[in-house]
Formats: sequence, structure tokens, C-alpha cells
Amino acid sequence: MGFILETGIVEQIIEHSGAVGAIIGLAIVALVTIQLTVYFLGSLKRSANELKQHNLEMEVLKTKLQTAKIKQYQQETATLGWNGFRKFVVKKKQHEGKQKPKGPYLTRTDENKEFHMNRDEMVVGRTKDTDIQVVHNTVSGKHARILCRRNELFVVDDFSTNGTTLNSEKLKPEVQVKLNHGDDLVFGDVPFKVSLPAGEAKEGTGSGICSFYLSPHDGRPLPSFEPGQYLTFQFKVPGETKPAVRCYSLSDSPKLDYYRVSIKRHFRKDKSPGLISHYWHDHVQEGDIIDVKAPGGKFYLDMDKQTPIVLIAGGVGITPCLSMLNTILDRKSKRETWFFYGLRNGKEHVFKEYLESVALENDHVRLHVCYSRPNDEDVKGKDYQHAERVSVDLFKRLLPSNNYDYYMCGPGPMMKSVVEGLDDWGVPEKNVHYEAFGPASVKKAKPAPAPAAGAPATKVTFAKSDQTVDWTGGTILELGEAAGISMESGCRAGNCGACVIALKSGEVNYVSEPSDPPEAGTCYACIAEPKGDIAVDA
Ligand SMILES: NC(=O)C1=CN([C@@H]2O[C@H](COP(=O)(O)OP(=O)(O)OC[C@H]3O[C@@H](n4cnc5c(N)ncnc54)[C@H](OP(=O)(O)O)[C@@H]3O)[C@@H](O)[C@H]2O)C=CC1
Repeated sequence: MGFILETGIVEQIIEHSGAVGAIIGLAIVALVTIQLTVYFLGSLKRSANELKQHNLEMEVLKTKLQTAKIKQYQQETATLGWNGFRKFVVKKKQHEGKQKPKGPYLTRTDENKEFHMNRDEMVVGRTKDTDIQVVHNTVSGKHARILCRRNELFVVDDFSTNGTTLNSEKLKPEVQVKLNHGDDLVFGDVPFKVSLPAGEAKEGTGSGICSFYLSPHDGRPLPSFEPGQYLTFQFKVPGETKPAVRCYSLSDSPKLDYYRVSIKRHFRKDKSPGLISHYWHDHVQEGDIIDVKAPGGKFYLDMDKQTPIVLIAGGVGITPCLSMLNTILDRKSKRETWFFYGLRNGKEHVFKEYLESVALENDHVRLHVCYSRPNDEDVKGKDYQHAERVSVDLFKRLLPSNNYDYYMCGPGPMMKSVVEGLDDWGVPEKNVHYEAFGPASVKKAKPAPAPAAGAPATKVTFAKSDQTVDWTGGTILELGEAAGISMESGCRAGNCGACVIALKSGEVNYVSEPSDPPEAGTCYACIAEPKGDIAVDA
């Protein structure tokens, strides 16, 4: 349209003014066109810049809002008076790593909810203590059982009131019937579908790490936390007399509506399954309500500093490091961040795609993944960078200097060797931060002196319980537990403070150094041994 108009103007100029006039006319038209184009391009550029500026302002506003909300949480926690345990709902349960559990499972089709066969026998029923809880008035308290035998499933109706049907046929009570892939199974009026994925492994062959997203049950505000801190949980496990207390690091940055913890199936030295980590994996489901203490712990990243940092994660010890990294990203900090992640091989590589995308999109984040035992299918340079353990030798090869703040979490031996290596490399102690749950001890204190032969046994008095026990070794917590005294505990490493008790008389030695000295007149029972006769308030 513009072109046709311009051609018309040129023709008119030629007709009325001759050749010279035509040239002048053409020049004027060209000048006007150039000016219009420059103006048009300029305004395009201006609007692009304005948009960019606007987006930046929005980002800053969002961050300010987030910070303001977090500050508000902190004030609200103080008023909430969140002392002791508070109820949280499991909003989401997510298996991490490439291999998801794909063993046999049932899907409750009216709610699209999956129940994986993690045990040889799973009870279906309406009551809370069942493995497949079906809250419905046509389902009996203990309705039926699903038996899992080498990836084959069987169903047994347990004299339920409204019966169980398999592919529209009513089952006789107490008769074991084999299930096939795609079968329709109905308990009372509640429909299920049977899935037997062919040739696929049961849970446990993947990373064995599961993330749980938790929100406050009372819907009241969620307090913020420092990246690196942990939550303390209390579980009443069926069959256990005492509630179990455990601590797990928060694995994400502070969020407005949830906390996240990522838990690995733990196996003891004798290969038997750890009680609570397996309880999380096998029994804790979306919608469950659990008891949680407010975030705590002294191992966290100081977000007020801008010093360059090195995050060192070993295995599931990635959790607090991930929280630190995510907080750096959320706050739009450009802090130089090296992330060393040591694990065995690709089967255990969790948060892989996420970390890779973070490193790709953020120049200030340098990711180095070390596989200590790579598999044939693991590709160096793609899946991981170094076929070795994380070590200070590796840091010496990669870091421009030793002048960093180091934050680490992983297996005890890894932390011990890295802490010692950093010390040898001349890194000041104040720049090295770590935490070790469980018995792993990085800095060993001197052991308590052995009592002289023939000397009277050291006595520990548990004042509240009115019991005095001869000390035969071990910690005060172990001694009290063995004597049947109810005592609080959490990390069992002198970190979480759950076991702190008043020391009414006497003194203690610590088997490993507490992360922070307890207040005067108290001690951490989980790592304290009596130094002569003592009395404690338990
Ligand atoms: N806040 C906290 O305190 C938390 C602590 N943790 C702790 O982190 C630990 C992680 O355990 P898990 O996932 O089972 O770890 P793994 O046993 O799977 O080990 C992870 C990696 O660390 C390597 N490693 C072992 N020893 C050394 C060493 N001396 N130097 C360098 N690398 C080493 C292993 O190499 P290799 O194959 O050669 O053995 C492996 O590659 C647990 O002890 C857990 O309690 C976890 C979460 C939070």
C-alpha cells in the first residue's frame, strides 16, 4: 500500500516539474522514507528496551515481595510459638533419579492413586493401620490382602462385609487368587486396576531417593529457614513402643507453601533395612499427616556474604547443598559457586537434569560431577566429568585458588578426608563448614580415660526416673535407653539439640565434638559420657 502511494507521488512530480524537479522530489521522498524508517526502528528498539527494563523491575519486585514474605514468616513463627511438633500434610511424594519404581502396583481408578507393592503382603482396608487404605463405607476395616511373590500378585478376601470382585466375579473368602496385568479388582464399591509391568524391577533398583513436599496442616504461615538447615520428625511406627525422632536436611530453598526433604533408603551394616527411611518410602503417602519440628541447625550458608563458595556433596548429602544452591538462584545472587557432587554412578545420580540446566543457564555456577564407580553405560563428559572421588587434589586441579568458603555434606569418611585435606592446603578452619548426622565424626575429641582397675564403677543418676545406673561405656543416651528411660533424641550426633538435658551434678566428656557447645548446666546426652559420677534430669 505504502509502495503504490510512493510510486504515485513520483509520477506526479515527473509530470509537473520535469527531470530536475523529479530528482529533487525523489530525494525528498527518500529522505522522508529514511527518517520514517529510523523513527520506526528507534521506537521498536525503545519498546524492546522498555520491555526489558519492565521485566527487570518485575523480577526485582518479585524478589522484594519474596523477601518481605519471608520476613513476615519469621515474625509469624515467633507469634505462632512453634515449639515442639506441628502437624504437616504430605502434599507430594516424588521418586528422584532415572529409574522410577515400576514393580507391581494397584491403581485406585476413581482417584487415580497408585499403591506400589513394597512388601510381600499388603493389607487393604478402611482403617489407618492398613497398607492400602481405602476410606469408603463399603470397605471393611481389614477387607483383603494382596500377596506379592516374585513379581506375581495374589488377592485374598478376608471375610469382608461387601466382598471383593475380580473381573466382575465375586471372590470366595480366604481363597488366594492370582492377579493378571489389567485385571479389574473391586473392594466393596471401590475400583482398582492391576498393573504388572513386564520385566521391570521393584523399587530399590533406582536411586532409592524420594522427595516429600510438606505443607502445614493448620494452613497457617510457613516459617522460612536458612539454606542448609534441617527438620526434625517424629514417627509412631506400628509395632514400636517409642516414637522415633529423625532429622533430615531441607533439600530446596525457602518456599511460600512447602518444605521439601529428600530421603534415601538406608541399609544398616548387616544390610537390614533402616526402620525410619523405609517407613518413609513404603508407608508415608500423599495426604498423610506427620509431626515436624521447626527448622534448625547451625550448618547453613550465610546469605549476607558474597564470598565465592565451594559446595561439596556426597551421595544423599546433596540435600543441604541443593538448598544452598537453590537459595542463591532464587535470590538472583551472582556469587561464584562451585558445586562438586560425588556419587557412585548414573544409577544414583539424582537431580541430574536439574543441576545440568542450572549450570548451563548460570555462568557463576560450575558443576563438577564425580563418579567413583562408573558403569559401562555412563558416559564421561556427558553424564559426569571425573571418574574419581571428590578430593582436595581435584580442587587443586580446578579451583583458581584455595580462597573460598567450603560447605560440605556426605559420608563421614569423605568429609573427614576433605576437611583434613583443606587444612593441609592452608584453608582457615573458619572457612570450612560441614555437618554429619549419625555416628560419622569428622573431628574426634579425645576419648574418656579408662577407670583405674578396682576403682568403683561410675554412676549415672537419672533423677526424674529415680534410677541410678552403673556406667559400662557408651553415651548417656544409650545408657538411659538401655535402662528403659524415656529420653528425647534426634540426629544422635550432637547437632540437632533434641537430646539436650540438664546436668544436675558432675561433668561429661564428649565422644565427638558438638557442633555448638550446649548451654551451661546442660549436656547433649547423645554424645556425652560421664566424667565421674553424674546426675541428669531425665
Ligand atoms: N545434614 C546431614 O548431616 C546429612 C547427612 N547425610 C549423610 O550423607 C551421607 C551420604 O550417604 P550415601 O548417600 O549413602 O553416600 P554413598 O555411600 O553413596 O557415597 C557417596 C559417594 O561418596 C564417596 N566417598 C566415600 N568415602 C569417601 C571419601 N573418603 N572421600 C571421597 N569420597 C568418598 C563414595 O565413593 P565410594 O564409591 O568409593 O565409596 C560415593 O561416590 C550419609 O552418611 C548421610 O547420613 C545426608 C544428608 C544430610
